[in-house]
Amino acid sequence: MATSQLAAPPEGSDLKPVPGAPGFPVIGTTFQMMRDPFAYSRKRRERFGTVSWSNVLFKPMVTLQGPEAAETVLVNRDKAFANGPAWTYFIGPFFHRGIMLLDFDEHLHHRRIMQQAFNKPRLRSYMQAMAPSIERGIEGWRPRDGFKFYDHMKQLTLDLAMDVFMGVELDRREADRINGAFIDAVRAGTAYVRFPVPGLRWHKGLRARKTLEKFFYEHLPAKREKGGDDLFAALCEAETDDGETFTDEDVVNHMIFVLMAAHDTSTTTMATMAYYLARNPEWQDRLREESLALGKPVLDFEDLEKLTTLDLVIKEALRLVAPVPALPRRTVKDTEVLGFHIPKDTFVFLPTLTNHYLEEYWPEPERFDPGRFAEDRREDKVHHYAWQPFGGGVHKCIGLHFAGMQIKSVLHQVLQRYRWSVPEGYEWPLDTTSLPSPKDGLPVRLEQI
Ligand code: HEM
Repeated sequence: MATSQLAAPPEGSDLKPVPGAPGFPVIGTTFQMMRDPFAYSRKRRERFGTVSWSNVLFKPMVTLQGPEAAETVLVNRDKAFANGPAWTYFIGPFFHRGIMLLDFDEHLHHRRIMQQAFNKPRLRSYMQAMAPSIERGIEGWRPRDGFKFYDHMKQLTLDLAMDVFMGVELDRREADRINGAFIDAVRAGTAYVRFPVPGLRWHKGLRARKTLEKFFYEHLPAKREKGGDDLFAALCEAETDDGETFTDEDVVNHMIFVLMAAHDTSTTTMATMAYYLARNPEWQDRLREESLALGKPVLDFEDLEKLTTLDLVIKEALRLVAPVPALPRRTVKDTEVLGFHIPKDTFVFLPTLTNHYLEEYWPEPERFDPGRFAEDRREDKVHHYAWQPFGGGVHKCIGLHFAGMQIKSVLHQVLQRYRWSVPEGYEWPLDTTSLPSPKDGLPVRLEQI
């Protein structure tokens, strides 16, 4: 297919037009991109360079590969890139008015309030609340061949979310109902059929949103009245020094969004760690020794900095499988990236997943090598935006410390109780049509220690 330009640069400017090709009629390059994002990115780079366009999910979209473009977009110096009109296209009906979908002054207002729910004292109490739930959750695991690690991690993070975020105990049926609603809401974002047809993803997503709203509105009055140590109470109580607070509607919208933001991302990270630790038992042993050397079955807030090898493995897992594989934005004015003209109202996206495999920045990118983050190597320092699993700029993940805390707390306990392995040569079938997850649930041989 011939190369075509996205739009002609303004006359007299020395900007270049974005090169690309629309792809197949109607669907563009959507399938290629979702099926194998790695091959797709490589091919586009070889053919067009780091900035190119094609039709994805029925819209022309510009792919901006590499850390330099990521820096321009995320720093967003001239406020040309907006989150709301981009994310809304994918997940708007399901995560309506979540903080990530707000922009500029309004976003700042909400972010300042939300920050109160993620300060140190709050994090400390979330961590305390988490420990017994983790213990309960993993105690119930039954060692066997074919133990589906991903599925169990998903269940565990949801149960933790219910305890730590909601501060309510749900029976299994209710917890499963809410879990199901989250899964449907998340999957709806990348539906090919983007209008409600009963039985298909979009329709299920809309139904899920209603279920979640009803659930949170029902629990809200008690939460406002009684308070608590959970995130739900923290959002109800959050107040800035200037007296800004959230309305009931804000609390519900943010709860739905934050639960989603926290749930699949942490699950994917822990599953990625489990996968690579199963294939690299020497690293699994090192982590187990580190945890045992601490001499505590359960991690305290003060211990977080002490598990330095675990830190390296978390970072490498986040590099190998970025749980948020791409960050979309939409331009609200004409702008430029790396000398290319991007007109107003254009979708752009930063492919974090594949950026983390760029050979110019990451030697042997396919290799699991946590040591690349060690002080004497620090390969991530090659560019400030080379390693960006949590994004950057004003929308940078507000839950990144929470995530580290949760992942460390879980792995610390799991490592001391269990050993796991996969058959020689096993490679997990990673599904990249939505947030990355293993199609087979990651079956491992789980043994009690
Ligand atoms: C390993 C786990 C996680 C990863 C990889 C991750 C990744 C990200 C990324 C890439 C963004 C930026 C999106 C953008 O710029 O468009 C983001 C935003 C966000 N994350 Fe996380 N996240 C994780 C865990 C969490 C957790 C545990 C929470 C909450 C407890 C959380 C809450 C949020 C929120 C509220 C935002 C929106 C921030 C804003 O727009 O101001 N995330 N996350």
